[in-house]
Amino acid sequence: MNKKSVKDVTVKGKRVLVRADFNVPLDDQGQITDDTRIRASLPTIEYLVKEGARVILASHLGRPKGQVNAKYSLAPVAKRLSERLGQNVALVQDCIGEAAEEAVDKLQDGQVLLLENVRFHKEEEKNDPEFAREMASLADIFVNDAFGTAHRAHASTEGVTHYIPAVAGLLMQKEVEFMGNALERPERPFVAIIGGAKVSDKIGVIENLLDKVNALIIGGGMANTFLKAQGYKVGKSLLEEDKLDLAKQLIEKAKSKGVALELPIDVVAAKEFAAEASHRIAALSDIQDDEMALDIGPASAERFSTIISSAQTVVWNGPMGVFEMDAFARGTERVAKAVADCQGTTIVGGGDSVAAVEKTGVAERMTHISTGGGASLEFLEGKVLPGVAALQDA
Ligand SMILES: Nc1ncnc2c1ncn2[C@@H]1O[C@H](COP(=O)(O)OP(=O)(O)O)[C@@H](O)[C@H]1O
Ligand SMILES: O=C(OP(=O)(O)O)[C@H](O)COP(=O)(O)O
Repeated sequence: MNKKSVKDVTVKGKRVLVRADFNVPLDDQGQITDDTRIRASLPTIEYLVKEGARVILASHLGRPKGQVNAKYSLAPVAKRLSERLGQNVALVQDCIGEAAEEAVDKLQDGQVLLLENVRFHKEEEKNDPEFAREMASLADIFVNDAFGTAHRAHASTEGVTHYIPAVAGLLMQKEVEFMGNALERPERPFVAIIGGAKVSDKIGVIENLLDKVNALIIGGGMANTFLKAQGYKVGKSLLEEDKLDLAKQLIEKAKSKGVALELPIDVVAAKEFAAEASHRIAALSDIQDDEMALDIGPASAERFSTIISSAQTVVWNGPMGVFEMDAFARGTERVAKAVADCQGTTIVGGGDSVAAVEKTGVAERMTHISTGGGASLEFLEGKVLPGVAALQDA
């Protein structure tokens, strides 16, 4: 990574503002249902504690739209952090102002506190300079470890970097290095697997990847638009009519670049979009007008698995079917297992793909699972992430 990291600066006795992404899912009772993002932030926090820094954590949670709202309090996160770190992490009622200043003044070397949700202020998402300056004034150094929010130019991700030295945290560094190396210096064959619902969501990703990969596997709902573009009938399947020409162009671009564009060769078809819907395996030429393709078929899953098994680098974003329903989860599961079995570097990004990998029980066997959905997508599109760009160059 061409940015300074937390290990490149002296932090002992310093007040260090760490922007983490503690935007974790909560249930109706306010209980954390998945603390992956909290666990992923521990290496940076533990490093700072060990080095004797005074650690001030900041994050958003949900989208409270600039209003204080108890539903989006970081209190459950403070509790979970205290348990995971084995030391008390006090929650400060506001991320700027007197309460925050007093709490920071009392902070001893090696202690950690958490500021309340930065999105309780509307200035956060507006990247308001005065608000950013106030937050930055709490600290001597800024560490951005919030990869999941690095695609947002907000006050706590970008604004604060204008006032105090800003470096990358260890999670940020790991995310950017894994994905950056995969895209810029991949071991080959380099295979990308793109799935999910809509072509329109991932056009940028497909276009960027076509310049880099040896094979591009397309599954999920978005494959239908490509199949239709090739002349197949896709019945009632999810389809983006207005993207048919684009799909044709992408197929041509793949050809001219010598990239193997792999589409499903069979599907699991049903008449209803429902968990209990009766379903059957259908050849591409046999999808009926009243049917919809809700998963890739077994022959596709095997073909995709064979391609994945010979890869040295795999990047995966988006499920192969409606994996939330068991009847249409087989294709995604088979691909997840193939990626897990692959001997090369394997990287999974995107909320639903990560959920699918967890559900299949193979998460531990991936080289890297990104903590960022939108952020990893923008990274794959080749966009510059403002939260990264703003950090000091190495
Ligand atoms: N054939 C299909 N028809 C309709 N929806 C699909 C199909 N295949 C996958 N999906 C849906 O796509 C959604 C995930 O897409 P997306 O948000 O792009 O993935 P990710 O979060 O991994 O980036 C899932 O909810 C899944 O049910
Ligand atoms: O969860 C997040 O995004 P993600 O679901 O795309 O990974 C980040 O915390 C960013 O949140 P936001 O999309 O409300 O800015």
